[in-house]
Amino acid sequence: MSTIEPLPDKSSEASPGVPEVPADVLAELRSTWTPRPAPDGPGRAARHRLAEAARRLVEAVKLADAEGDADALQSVADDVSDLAARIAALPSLRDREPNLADLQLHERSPLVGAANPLAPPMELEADGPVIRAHAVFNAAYEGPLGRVHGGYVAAAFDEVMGVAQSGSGRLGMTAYLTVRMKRSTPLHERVDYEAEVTRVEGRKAWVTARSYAGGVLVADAEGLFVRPRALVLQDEARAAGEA
Ligand SMILES: CCCCCCCCCCCC(=O)SCCNC(=O)CCNC(=O)[C@H](O)C(C)(C)COP(=O)(O)OP(=O)(O)OC[C@H]1O[C@@H](n2cnc3c(N)ncnc32)[C@H](O)[C@@H]1OP(=O)(O)O
Repeated sequence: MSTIEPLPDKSSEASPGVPEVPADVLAELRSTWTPRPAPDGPGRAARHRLAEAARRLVEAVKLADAEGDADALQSVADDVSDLAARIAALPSLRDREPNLADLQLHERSPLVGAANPLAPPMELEADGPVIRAHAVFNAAYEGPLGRVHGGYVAAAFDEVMGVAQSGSGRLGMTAYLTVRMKRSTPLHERVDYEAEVTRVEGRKAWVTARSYAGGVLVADAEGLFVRPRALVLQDEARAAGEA
């Protein structure tokens, strides 16, 4: 059972300087991240299972003891090498155009992607203008002993804040991201995140976020997301066509 205290509910608080974005627009902008759909067929379900097995493999390799049985390590290295070759010989996404389901971030992202073994994976949830997320980082993410590497601390914020920028009514790219690591982020226990847009000016959206472990604030972040000029021109052309 989780010992995490519920995070404060801010979903009904309007922030000054942030436009009201209709719920259907928010849902559309967030659909590449959340909600995570059920696999659309047995192939995708098998791919998710493979990714989960690969996560366990990576953690087991990280923890394998160099002072243990060297012959056993050489033997499993041969097996894993054969396995990698078997997987590479299967039909590959390099060989066809990806479809919409392949392209979704909840499928392919290195933070939330069910099919990406690099992803813990984080779980995301939309709560009005606030994005909430949680993740458990295994031993593969270790930086300081027993603690999450700072680069992964920042990467997790980038993902959660990348979704939260939808609160501006459109999506952009991370222009800057500042993370204050107040305490180290623990491995092997649930870390909770919340993120929201605080200000919007034209194609720029400022987003803040916080992370908690055991209900205690461990880090917070501020970032600027900018919709690229080329996409703004496309938006304007589409809007002119619809007018
Ligand atoms: C898109 C769909 C995704 C949809 C999918 C989204 C996936 C999100 C995943 C998580 C997010 C990521 O990891 S995104 C990947 C990591 N980020 C990146 O690779 C971004 C690399 N940088 C860029 O591509 C570019 O620099 C942009 C897009 C950020 C801005 O380029 P631009 O469109 O030419 O805009 P530009 O004219 O330079 O600047 C516009 C305004 O923003 C300000 N500005 C620009 N950069 C900065 C900055 N670092 N710090 C302060 N301010 C800045 C300028 O001063 C200017 O203000 P003013 O003079 O108008 O006042």
